[in-house]
Amino acid sequence: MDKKSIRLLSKQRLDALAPSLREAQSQAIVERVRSLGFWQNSLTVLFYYPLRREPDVRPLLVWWASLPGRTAVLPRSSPGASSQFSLAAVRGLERLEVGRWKIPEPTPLAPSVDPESIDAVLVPGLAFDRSGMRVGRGMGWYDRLLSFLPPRTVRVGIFFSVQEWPALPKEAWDEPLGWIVTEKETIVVSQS
Ligand SMILES: Nc1nc2c(c(=O)[nH]1)N(C=O)[C@@H](CNc1ccc(C(=O)N[C@@H](CCC(=O)O)C(=O)O)cc1)CN2
Ligand SMILES: Nc1ncnc2c1ncn2[C@@H]1O[C@H](COP(=O)(O)OP(=O)(O)OP(=O)(O)O)[C@@H](O)[C@H]1O
Repeated sequence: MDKKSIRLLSKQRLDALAPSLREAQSQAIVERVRSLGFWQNSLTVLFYYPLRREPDVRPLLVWWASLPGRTAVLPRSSPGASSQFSLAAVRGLERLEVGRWKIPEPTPLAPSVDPESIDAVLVPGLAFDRSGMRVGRGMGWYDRLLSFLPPRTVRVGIFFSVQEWPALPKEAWDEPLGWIVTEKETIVVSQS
């Protein structure tokens, strides 16, 4: 199946989740991610600000930002091309401002963060498979972001289990995930 159909079907499955179920699954995902070992080896973690259909990882961001010596990071869009972005440290969910795509993001005053310093990244998407492949919103935005991070960065895909596909098409630029967390399970794709 082509990526466009995969995106469409995944969105339909997500929209079919009752809000209370989505909320419960989102909380289960958060607790599962929080229990993973990579946090112990991390100082700087890149989060995402959830869109409507994505697991709500905001509690993890707030938790991480509150820990001494740890840095929570969010992407910040640039005024230029839509593919342009920078990374910036945030102290929590306050003082974010709505940027491109109406997603809350760090203000221009938030300190920039070097991609090289990112120890782990939480990655959303529309579909995943067990080999660590994912399909996003078709902008190549996350593939590009992941290509800027060092190989050592732990890449954790965050998905509802209804987003699983048997095998997704793999393209040259696709950046595989090391871990996948759903409300049901934690999948280890590779030890990295
Ligand atoms: N959390 C998150 N941030 C991200 C991405 C993402 O997939 N997830 N992106 C990865 O590419 C980029 C933004 N890409 C986007 C592409 C499409 C829409 C969009 O269609 N928005 C709909 C509402 C969709 C929804 O809430 O589910 C709209 O504006 O109507 C939004 C962002 C950068 N930041
Ligand atoms: N590292 C990259 N640098 C530049 N362009 C890229 C990169 N990765 C992907 N692209 C371009 O982005 C477009 C969309 O790619 P693809 O369909 O794989 O996106 P996606 O996985 O759905 O989205 P995303 O990566 O945002 O989650 C492709 O046409 C591809 O050429």
